[in-house]
Amino acid sequence: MAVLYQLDDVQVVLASTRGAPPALDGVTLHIAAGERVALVGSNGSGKSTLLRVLHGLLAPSAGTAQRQAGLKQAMLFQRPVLLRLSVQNNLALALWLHGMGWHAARHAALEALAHAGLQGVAARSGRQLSVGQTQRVALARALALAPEVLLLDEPTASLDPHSKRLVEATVQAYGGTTVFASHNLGQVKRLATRVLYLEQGRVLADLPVTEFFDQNRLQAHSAAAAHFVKGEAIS
Ligand SMILES: Nc1ncnc2c1ncn2[C@@H]1O[C@H](COP(=O)(O)OP(=O)(O)OP(=O)(O)O)[C@@H](O)[C@H]1O
Repeated sequence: MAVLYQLDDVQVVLASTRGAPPALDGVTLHIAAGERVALVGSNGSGKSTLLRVLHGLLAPSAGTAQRQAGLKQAMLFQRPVLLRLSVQNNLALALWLHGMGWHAARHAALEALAHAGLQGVAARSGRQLSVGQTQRVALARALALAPEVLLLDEPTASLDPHSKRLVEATVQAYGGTTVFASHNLGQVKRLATRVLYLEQGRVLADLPVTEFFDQNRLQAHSAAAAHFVKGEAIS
């Protein structure tokens, strides 16, 4: 399998937290095409920071982060922002910014919305949607770019069970390489092939999903990760 990302001893010290522990500390890993990697860990453990390094939004303070040349990535942020345009034009703008002509972009935007079952909100303002709709539109916008890798930062946080299922189904249908942060271990079980457990910027466990959810195996790799899983409800 082609290696898409290679991180070696990555450290990230965020400018505004000098003196505080690094947001990432000695992270070494690679991610291959086709993997669906879940990032789990408590608030502030470094999940978002790792996603930003993968995406190229943050450069390591030390160590190296390499990405396959020309890799097409799309990221869904924790609280995605839509512009005060129609939903269709929000998607069209993203496509246009990636080089598509405006007319074709408007057409492709509508197709992407229809594909996600969102044609009903195409004409609505991007600022007048519910939280669940905003999240689904933002995901449709990311997927409209036909990325080779989808990076998701807690894609279903604060969504109701119905919206959560719709988002999960869309991610499953996408089927490409995916890296997602999640506090929902049930979701991790449903979507991931591999799980990384982070604590204070360090990766303490990096296991295939079946091993991660086998308490004995996990315990053997990392007592901290096993303790974390025990304390979280799986639903
Ligand atoms: N913009 C920022 N400026 C300064 N420090 C930050 C910033 N964003 C995050 N941090 C710090 O970096 C560390 C890692 O945060 P990060 O957001 O990556 O964690 P996380 O695992 O994604 O947390 P959560 O589950 O709450 O989203 C934390 O100590 C956090 O306080």
